[in-house]
Amino acid sequence: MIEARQLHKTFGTFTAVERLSFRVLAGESLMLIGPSGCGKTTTLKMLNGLIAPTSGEVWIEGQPLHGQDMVQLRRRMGYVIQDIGLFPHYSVAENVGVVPRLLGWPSGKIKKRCAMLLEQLGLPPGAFAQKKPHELSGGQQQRVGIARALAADPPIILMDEPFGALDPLTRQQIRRDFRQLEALRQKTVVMVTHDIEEAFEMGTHIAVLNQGRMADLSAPEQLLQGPVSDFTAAFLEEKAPQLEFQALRLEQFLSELPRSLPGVKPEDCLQAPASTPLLRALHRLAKSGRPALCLTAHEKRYFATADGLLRLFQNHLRS
Ligand SMILES: Nc1ncnc2c1ncn2[C@@H]1O[C@H](COP(=O)(O)OP(=O)(O)OP(=O)(O)O)[C@@H](O)[C@H]1O
Repeated sequence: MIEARQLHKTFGTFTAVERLSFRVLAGESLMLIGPSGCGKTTTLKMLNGLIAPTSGEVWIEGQPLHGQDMVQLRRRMGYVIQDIGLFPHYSVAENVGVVPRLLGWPSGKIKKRCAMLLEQLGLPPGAFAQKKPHELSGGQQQRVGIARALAADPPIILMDEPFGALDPLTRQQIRRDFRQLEALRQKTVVMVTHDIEEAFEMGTHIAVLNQGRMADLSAPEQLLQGPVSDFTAAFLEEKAPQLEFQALRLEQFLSELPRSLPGVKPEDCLQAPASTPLLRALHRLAKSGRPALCLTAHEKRYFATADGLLRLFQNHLRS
């Protein structure tokens, strides 16, 4: 879907991006991470033609980006940036409809698409469609920005710190809504983020940039398990244990969980899906005051006490 071939960008004598090559296949989400100034935004802007590479090429859906008509390109790529850039005098609906209008969609179709996206993003159109951006909270404005990027149903979404301006709670909530968004399924995403946790939560692949060069590019689990460059190891070091724990899910440990517990009835337990992360399961169980949690997988019932979950962590660490 997207291919960067030896992308290179210099500003004067300074090299911001150095011979970067990568591919993003349809439906994948590539997260660009790395220290400030390593070339993430410059790379993203080269993917949508906002910055012309000094050398190298970008190919989109099998065609070179260079020389393509920008309106055609906008049809295929949605772009979300941190400071959103909503038009202040336009209503929410008008802001969301910008690209479809540019593409000449009939007004009835624009209205329908806009209402559907606002609804999915938790902004009921009856209450929000006619509001102006200044009447919205930061998180609501961000959602409108996302709706706008998705409006023309582009196969590719590029995002630069899309949740960067939000407080941690709102950020987490939007992220969760975002991942569950029906309109986003099947999209190919490239996203710049400072937040390593966010990258691991949202990415099918993670590219670590160091001074304009690719330090590593692989799936999140592989980055944690290594081998990786010394730079990536140092960059992830502080967060690695936490990321690793967050990646562990109950379903990975079914063979180690008891099928029954003496004196504990399933109805007294906290119910949890097998996909629950181990860390969250432990947290929820401790807060619930219940004796154990109970889950069903492959039509079998399993139990886990807080002690049992802790033991799973310990065993995992030892192994
Ligand atoms: N128009 C420009 N002219 C000169 N230098 C630039 C220009 N744009 C970016 N740079 C430089 O290129 C380097 C990469 O910038 P870029 O914005 O891509 O970094 P980044 O990884 O996105 O950083 P951050 O995480 O801080 O946003 C930086 O050193 C920056 O100062």
